[in-house]
Amino acid sequence: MQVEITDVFLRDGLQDEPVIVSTAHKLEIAEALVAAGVKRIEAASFVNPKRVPQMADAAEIISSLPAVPGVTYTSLALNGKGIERAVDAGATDIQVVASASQAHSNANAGQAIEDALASLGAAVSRFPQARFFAGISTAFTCPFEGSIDPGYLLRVVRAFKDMGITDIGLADTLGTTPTDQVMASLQHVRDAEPDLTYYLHLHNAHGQALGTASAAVDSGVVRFDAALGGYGGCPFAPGAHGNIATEELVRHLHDTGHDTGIDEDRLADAVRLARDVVMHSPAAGLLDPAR
Ligand SMILES: CC(C)(COP(=O)([O-])OP(=O)([O-])OC[C@H]1O[C@@H](n2cnc3c(N)ncnc32)[C@H](O)[C@@H]1OP(=O)([O-])[O-])[C@@H](O)C(=O)NCCC(=O)NCCSC(=O)C[C@@](C)(O)CC(=O)[O-]
Repeated sequence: MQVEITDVFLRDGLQDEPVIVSTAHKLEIAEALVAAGVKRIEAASFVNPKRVPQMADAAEIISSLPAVPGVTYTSLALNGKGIERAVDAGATDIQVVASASQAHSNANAGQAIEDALASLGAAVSRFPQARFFAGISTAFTCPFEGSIDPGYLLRVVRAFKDMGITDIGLADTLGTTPTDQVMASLQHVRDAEPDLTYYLHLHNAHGQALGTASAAVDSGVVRFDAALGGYGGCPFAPGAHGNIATEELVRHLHDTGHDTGIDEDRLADAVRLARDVVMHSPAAGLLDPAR
């Protein structure tokens, strides 16, 4: 089966590292990903730079990325202002994100789920020229509320559907949700909204993300987020662990007979570059827990 991977190192991978990676280094990593055959790259998020200084250069990144046929660069936004900034910078593919848990929405987006969705919905309708897709944080487990009722998840799925969005990513923000629970919640929303396309964004606290990805592929999921080197984590979800590593997911998919279009050797070059850049970038001074 052909499986598509969105590498999210430049966004999710860097947002929780205590370093500021230069715009030039980010662009170099994007180039290395393209050279490896990665076709979707989440390059930046348009959030409040006072809260996430690692993403302060989002507009510069999006406007500087080289156009490559067949390659899509995606951006992330959590509110209407984020969408506006992304569109102004020239973003064409924007992931809008909301949480399935109220406590995580308050911590992450600074507002209740309903308010975050209203802000996103109003902006989505203003920019028909952009392609929107949606991510749902804490889709299965929340650091503050524990297990998420699939009914709550479905409400957020439907709110995005009402905005006209048909691609929905379900995120295991902490990376602790057992495979069976991920699959049960996925099935719940699929049964209720079978015409939407679902993808998974897996973190990997317990080493079970590859098993979950396998079960999901077997059930027909053909798109995953992953990050070079397994970096990543939401700074506003205490305990969030790194993403499933792109190189491990690609190897696993190839070993199990699937195709990703990604060259493992060239990908290893990108992983080395990412590690090097994280290790040698200046400290961000982000140790203030109140941010
Ligand atoms: C959501 C916001 C932006 C709301 O932002 P806010 O600060 O809560 O909003 P506000 O309306 O109270 O405004 C306060 C100030 O922020 C400004 N502001 C307001 N919005 C923006 C914006 N978009 N871009 C730039 N500036 C903005 C606004 O203009 C104002 O500026 P001031 O008047 O003080 O000078 C904020 O709370 C924030 O930046 N949160 C950080 C969230 C974040 O980046 N989380 C990590 C990404 S999501 C994630 O990792 C999960 C995911 C996707 O990977 C899946 C998973 O694993 O769960």
